[in-house]
Amino acid sequence: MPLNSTTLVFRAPNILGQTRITNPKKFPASISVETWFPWSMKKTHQKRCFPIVSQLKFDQNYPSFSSSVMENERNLVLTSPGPDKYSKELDVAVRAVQMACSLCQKVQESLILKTSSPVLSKHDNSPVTVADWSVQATVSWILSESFGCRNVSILAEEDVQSLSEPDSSALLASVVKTVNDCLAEAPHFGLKGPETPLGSSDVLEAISRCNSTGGHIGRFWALDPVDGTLGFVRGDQYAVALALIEDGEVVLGVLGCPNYPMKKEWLSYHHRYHRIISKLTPTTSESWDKGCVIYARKGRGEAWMQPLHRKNKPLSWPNTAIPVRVSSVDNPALATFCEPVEKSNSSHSFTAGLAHTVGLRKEPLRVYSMVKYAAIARGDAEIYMKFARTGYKEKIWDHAAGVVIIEEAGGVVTDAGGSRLDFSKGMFLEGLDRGIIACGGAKLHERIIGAVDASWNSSSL
Ligand SMILES: Nc1ncnc2c1ncn2[C@@H]1O[C@H](COP(=O)(O)O)[C@@H](OP(=O)(O)O)[C@H]1O
Repeated sequence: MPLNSTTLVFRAPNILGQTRITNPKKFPASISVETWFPWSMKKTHQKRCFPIVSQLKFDQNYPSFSSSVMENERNLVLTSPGPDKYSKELDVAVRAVQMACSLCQKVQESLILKTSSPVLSKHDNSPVTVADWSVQATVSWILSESFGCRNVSILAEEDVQSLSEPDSSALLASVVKTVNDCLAEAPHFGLKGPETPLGSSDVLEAISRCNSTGGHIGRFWALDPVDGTLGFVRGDQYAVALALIEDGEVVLGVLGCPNYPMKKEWLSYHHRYHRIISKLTPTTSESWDKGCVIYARKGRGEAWMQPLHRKNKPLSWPNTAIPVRVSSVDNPALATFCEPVEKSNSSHSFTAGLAHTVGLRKEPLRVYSMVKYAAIARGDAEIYMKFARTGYKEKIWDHAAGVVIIEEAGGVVTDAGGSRLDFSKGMFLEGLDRGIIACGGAKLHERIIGAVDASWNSSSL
């Protein structure tokens, strides 16, 4: 269907309800969108005008992008409304996450080739690598430089304890080198790097500065430098997650997914297959063949995706971004649900029972890390379920960025009791009812929430 003023088709599926164009004739170069949020069970009319970019322009900008996400959504591409609140924060956060992804790719490659970077164990036996500390130091340094040390408060996963021990000098040296190598690339990402390389004490300080305790008042960043470290060390999926939380609400989220494949079907392929394919098809500048950064600001009703930045040209912002939307599939038989790879992180038997009750027919898509949130936001899967063992306390940095991105892409995220996740109580998601459920649409979400109690009573979780 050609795109002109009389045949406009706006296909923004499911922004937590219905979206429709009002008065298309009134705005020849833009459209007004009215959205009903069933969320609050009342009609909240959000009227926004979006300038329209033609299909032709999109194709010129992204000739190599053929993800199914966009194949269904390419009738109309919306550009972001002008700058507003949190635009500087978003700009810096996306650039910082792009840099972090580049850092992680190098460390992951060295892990796979076994050229360096040992995998260590934390006190809870979870793995940690040079990448975790290096990303935390890099992002902390960039945020502090961009907004001023005193204005930046960060709550992040890693501490400096094991790095500061007397026998950790080689590890610390490796982190310092990785951070400096990364910061030396800052100008390629449109950021200023340090005038002289950071010393060990600067790096340790940048990591330990991330000691915010969060809470319901004021503003802080939540950072998971490498989410899904197990996937990372296995050469598989992982994510860099950065969110800004203000007065207990997530106002901005950025998710870097360096191994997210171009075709959604490839998400379920073994990571060794991806490596063979990427060797056969060398990456070109800013191609979309693998890896993306997805981001959203609260209340905008839109989420965006950029390809991973390659260093041979400066990061152009925000022109390389395209919008992402959740899937419009609401038939359980056609829906794909994702869950953690590790049974110890989420009960596969419980989700299997739930899936059966709800009528989900497809095999679960097991993916490491917050890439699962990205998959829902991109419309590559419809449902994400996580049911951790009783007693496990979910950390806010494992969810904040993903939640705001899914919500703004038109989806819904709650705990298993149907309540919104509470990011205002410190580092943990306090009061979480059993598990986490994220869906592309409200209808699927309601069905799953409705089935949880029955499944719960008949399970031994
Ligand atoms: N026993 C457990 N139950 C549930 N989640 C756990 C867990 N142990 C660790 N996790 C969290 O699950 C994340 C990995 O997610 P997934 O299982 O979806 O790949 C880990 O992130 P890190 O790797 O950043 O520590 C960690 O935060």
